[in-house]
Amino acid sequence: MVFLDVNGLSKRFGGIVALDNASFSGAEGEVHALLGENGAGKSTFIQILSGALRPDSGTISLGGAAFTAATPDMAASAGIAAVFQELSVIPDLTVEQNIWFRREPRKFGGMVDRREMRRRSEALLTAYNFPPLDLDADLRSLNLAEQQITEIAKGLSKNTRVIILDEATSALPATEAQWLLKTSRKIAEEGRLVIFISHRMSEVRFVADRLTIFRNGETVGTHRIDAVSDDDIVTQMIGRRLASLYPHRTPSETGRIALRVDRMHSRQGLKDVSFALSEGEVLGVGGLQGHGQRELFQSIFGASSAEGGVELWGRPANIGSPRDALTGKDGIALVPEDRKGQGLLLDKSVAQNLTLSILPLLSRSGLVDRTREASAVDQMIEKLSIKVGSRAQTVGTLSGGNQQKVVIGKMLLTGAKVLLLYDPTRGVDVGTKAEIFRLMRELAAQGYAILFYSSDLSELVNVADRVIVMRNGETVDTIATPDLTEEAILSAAVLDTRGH
Ligand SMILES: Nc1ncnc2c1ncn2[C@@H]1O[C@H](COP(=O)(O)OP(=O)(O)OP(=O)(O)O)[C@@H](O)[C@H]1O
Repeated sequence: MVFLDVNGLSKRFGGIVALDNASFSGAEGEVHALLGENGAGKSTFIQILSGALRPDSGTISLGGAAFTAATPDMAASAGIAAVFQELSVIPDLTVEQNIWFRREPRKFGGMVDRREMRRRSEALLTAYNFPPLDLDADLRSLNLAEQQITEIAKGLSKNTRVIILDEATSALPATEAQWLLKTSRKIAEEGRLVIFISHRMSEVRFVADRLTIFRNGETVGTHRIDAVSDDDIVTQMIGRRLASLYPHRTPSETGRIALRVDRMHSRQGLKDVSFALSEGEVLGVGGLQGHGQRELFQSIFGASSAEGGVELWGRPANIGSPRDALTGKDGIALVPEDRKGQGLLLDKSVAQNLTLSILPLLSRSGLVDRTREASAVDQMIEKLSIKVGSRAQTVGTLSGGNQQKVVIGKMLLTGAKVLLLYDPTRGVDVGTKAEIFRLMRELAAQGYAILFYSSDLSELVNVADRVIVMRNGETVDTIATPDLTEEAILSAAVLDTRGH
């Protein structure tokens, strides 16, 4: 039985066509995946459903009745809740205040009924078996995964019939992502419709009953999950066949040490981390999430303070800040965890963001050479197939995956030879993932040294030459090809392989 029926939906932003006569039809009791390349129109579609955007044309019917979501409140009262990829939680409020924002239970007289709010929070977290969440913590003190989990709790706290999860797993570590997949099934079994957006095919296979594919704002097709192969899905998404996701891995390390980290320790929990990354090598950083990987990347980059030695190309590096890291003689560049906080200036153009770190290189006598700037920008847009209307488009109006590509492009343009890639493919579509992995191996072959963290273990296993496994802020194991498997990383992450 069709519950949500959308027809002829179109939406333009100036000259950009985000949705072009798109259709979608979902039933209660199913998990329905929505797939498409970065910029295909998925987020625009769900923003329209959830009342955040108005379509130019098209009809939506819900439970057989015509429905117009003129505001988010109208969509919510009609029973639609969305968990957005770009988080909407409020940093100055606690986890609990965020979950019940503007819907706090009140006592007679209007005061917030804190007892009742706590009771409801605990009931919610228990009912869906949430990962541990400190209800009293301020949002700003949480990492991205914890913020994402709060956003999910907020979505589930509403009594809704349609729940939309827009890349909600992309910021989550493996265990929590698995939890969300199971929870999505449970929600569907409760008789609700879950619209599930993800760029990870394995998740879609696990969770979805059916899937709909968007390309360039149009609906390409809807299929039962068991009636379509991965190859066919990818082909329909990107409009061509993708030979393979992972590149051929030809070892290219020269043995010359590009980055040496010696007994790095910090208040944030790093404990004597030591390793060496060679020129031409892709070194993965694995382990369960939250075991110091993020702190390690931040500390090497000077964004977080730590004690211990860091050497670049055989010489002590004195990195006290990200500025030192980027502008030092031997630069280091970072793709950070939080593209909004650290990576991008959302109200500036694609061109300004891409060239921010390299303005001195593009300038002569203090003036930016616009022709060189434009050619550097165009080259990156092409190399990473960034979907933009023009170089002048504001980064904040790009789709999530295209924003991430700008972060990567910005890093590549710095000219740094030591690259710290923290989950670079987060939210990136399958075609571009393949491009990024190929690029990483090409850069390694050209003598770059790459430190690589991914929340997707299969990426580490298929792209890195070696993986250091972290546990409780320490490195507990190093696994190299051909022993490099997901199982090997996981067992090192949970068992103490050093026998104490
Ligand atoms: N406010 C806006 N102004 C201009 N263009 C916009 C705006 N919002 C979205 N777009 C454009 O509409 C297109 C569709 O974007 P949308 O966010 O819906 O894609 P998506 O399928 O969700 O992509 P992703 O997988 O990267 O999240 C993109 O080209 C995007 O740049």
